[in-house]
Amino acid sequence: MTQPKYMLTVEGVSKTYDGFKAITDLNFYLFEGELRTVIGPNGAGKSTFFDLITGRAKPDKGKIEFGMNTDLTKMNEYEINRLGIGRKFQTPSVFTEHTVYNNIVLSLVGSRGVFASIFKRLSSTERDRIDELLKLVRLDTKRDWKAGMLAHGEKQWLEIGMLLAQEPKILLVDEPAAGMTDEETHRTGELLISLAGKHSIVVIEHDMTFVKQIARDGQVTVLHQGSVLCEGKFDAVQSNPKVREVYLGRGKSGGK
Ligand SMILES: Nc1ncnc2c1ncn2[C@@H]1O[C@H](COP(=O)(O)OP(=O)(O)OP(=O)(O)O)[C@@H](O)[C@H]1O
Repeated sequence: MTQPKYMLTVEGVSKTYDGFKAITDLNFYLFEGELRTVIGPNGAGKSTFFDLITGRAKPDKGKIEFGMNTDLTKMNEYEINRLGIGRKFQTPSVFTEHTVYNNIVLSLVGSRGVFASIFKRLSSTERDRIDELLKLVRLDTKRDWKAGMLAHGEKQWLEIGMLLAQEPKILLVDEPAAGMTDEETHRTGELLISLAGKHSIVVIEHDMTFVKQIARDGQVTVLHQGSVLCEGKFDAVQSNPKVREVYLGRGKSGGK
C-alpha cells in the first residue's frame, strides 16, 4: 500500500511576540489532497500559524516543511508563494475597478504589471483556463462586471478563483464564511470540497455549521493557546469536553 504523502510538516514550532507565546511547540501534518479545518477560540494562534507557514512571520524554533523536505523557515514570503502555497485572507482583496474576468487574468499571468497583463494576448489555453475558473467559482455570468459591484460572498469566490489561477498546491483559507449569508456559506463549502484532492487545503473557521459541512469525514484540528488541543473527526471534536470548555460552549458562533 502506498503511504499518503505529507504536503506540510510543522514540528515543534514556537513563536513569541514580546514575550507572549503566540505558538507553542506546535505539531501539524497535512496530507496531499486533504481538506483540513482548524478551529479555536480568539487568540488561539490560528492566523499566526498561517503567518508562519507563508513566511510572513518566522518561527523562533521548529521545523516547517513543504512536501517531503523543502524547508520553509529559510524562505521569504515571495519564494514560499512561488512554491505553490497560496493564502486567502479573511477580507477579500480584489481589484475593484477591474472586471471579474480581468481579475483572473491578472492572477493568471503573474506580476508583469496591471496593464501589460490585461493587454497581453492570452493563449487559447489561458482563455480556456479562465473560463473554467469562472465557472468553478460560479461567476461566469458576471465576467464583465466590475469586481467592486459583486456581493461580499462573490468577491470571496473571485479571490479564491484568483488564487486557483496560480495553481497552488496548498491553499490556506482564513475564515471564508465570515460575513456571508447562509446560502453563500454553503456554496463556499461546496467549492472547497470540490477543490480537495487536487489541492491540499487548510481552512480556519469559526462557524461550526460550515465546519461540519466541509469536514465531513476528515480531520478537524483544535488550536488553543498556540498548541493543538485535540484533533479528530468533527463529532469527536465537538463532543470532546476539553474543546467544549475552551471553545464550543461559549464565544462567537460557538453554540451553532
Ligand atoms: N505581529 C504580532 N505582534 C504581537 N502580537 C501578535 C502578533 N500576531 C499575533 N499576536 C498575538 O498572538 C496571539 C495569537 O493571535 P492570532 O491572531 O494568531 O490568533 P487567532 O487564533 O487567529 O485569533 P482570531 O480568531 O481572533 O483571529 C494574540 O494574542 C495576538 O495578539
